Amino acid sequence: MPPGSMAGSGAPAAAAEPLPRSIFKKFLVMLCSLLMSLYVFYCLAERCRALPAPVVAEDEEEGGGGGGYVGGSAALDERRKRLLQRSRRQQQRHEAGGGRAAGSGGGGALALLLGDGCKRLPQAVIIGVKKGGTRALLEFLRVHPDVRAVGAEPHFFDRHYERGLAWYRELMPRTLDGQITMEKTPSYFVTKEAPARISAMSKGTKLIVVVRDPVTRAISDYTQTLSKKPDIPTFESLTFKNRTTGLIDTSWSAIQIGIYAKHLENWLLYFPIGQILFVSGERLISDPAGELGRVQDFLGLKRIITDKHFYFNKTKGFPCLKKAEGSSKPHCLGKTKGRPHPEIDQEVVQRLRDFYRPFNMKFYQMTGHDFGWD
Ligand SMILES: Nc1ncnc2c1ncn2[C@@H]1O[C@H](COP(=O)(O)OS(=O)(=O)O)[C@@H](OP(=O)(O)O)[C@H]1O
Repeated sequence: MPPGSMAGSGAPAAAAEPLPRSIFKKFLVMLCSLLMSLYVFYCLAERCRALPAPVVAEDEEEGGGGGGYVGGSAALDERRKRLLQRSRRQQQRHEAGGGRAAGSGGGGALALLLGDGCKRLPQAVIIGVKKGGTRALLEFLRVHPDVRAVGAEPHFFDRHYERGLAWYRELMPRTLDGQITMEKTPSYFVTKEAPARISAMSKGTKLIVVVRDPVTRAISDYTQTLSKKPDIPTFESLTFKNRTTGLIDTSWSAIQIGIYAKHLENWLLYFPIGQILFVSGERLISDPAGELGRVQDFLGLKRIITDKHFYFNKTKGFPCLKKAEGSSKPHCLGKTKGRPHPEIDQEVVQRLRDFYRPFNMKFYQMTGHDFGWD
């Protein structure tokens, strides 16, 4: 019995009284903080809650490879499941001390509490070029745990701008803190209004352009149109305004898109050149891991996608993924990617090479990169 205690003074009940009261106080404090935390989580979740209604986005062809975004509840559940699985994997990696805390950085538990992250406007956009290899780049990038991308092409900055940013954001996949939201729409590169519009969304948006020899690109473009409309005139006849004079028809979009220097000038009015990464479409085929290394650096991502992720599929004649995002199976792009081109008259090909040469030179100069097309 400690000296000075009240024992024997006829007040034992009073001595015992403060104990339950302090427990009660502690309980009250704990309850309050629990309620406060729940409120904070609720607010955060509310912040991410879906904005106006949605949406079926478009893609280049045949579903585009990579799951077009269709806002059904089954699809949503599937995405949630995948995101949470990924979040748990990231958490495990983080706990094992393996490199940078991927995206959620110890946020797996938070992600679980929050449901599944937020829909955010893209921080990086693949803006072009049509038939450059944009689908391959996006599919490869999606392997990275810190990249989440819309499967379909949203065409927001060219066709659907009047629908507003809330509509656009609703198309995006949910991301955890630290993950990058991306989309690809190759027609942005040649859309006059696109640079101002993307800059208005965020001046800091990182832009990626996959470029390919403009002559091969034009033939690839023509091959795509031919597959949909087999009755169109020959490539040779569409190339020229006047075959005898050899005057090239620059109003034909297949030709027009390849004048990269001209389109780039438009972008440089709104973005510094350092904010645009130029990916070689040719190297994306011959050395996908090398190009992906550059892209990951540009996006500030850890170099997770390496040689180990690719194999060369002899039947397809292209590099394919050993494991696609969210799957354990090998994955090549669909049959509309990497299809055979029709034979084109070599004289016409040479005439086109001569036509593009000065524009290519200008483009090399502007980007500080010789793509080796000439
Ligand atoms: N790994 C891999 N697999 C298949 N195809 C590949 C790959 N890497 C790049 N490419 C080239 O991508 C070309 C299609 O480019 P895009 O995806 O930008 O086309 S589109 O604008 O979205 O329609 C496509 O053009 P074509 O060969 O003319 O079909 C391919 O050459």
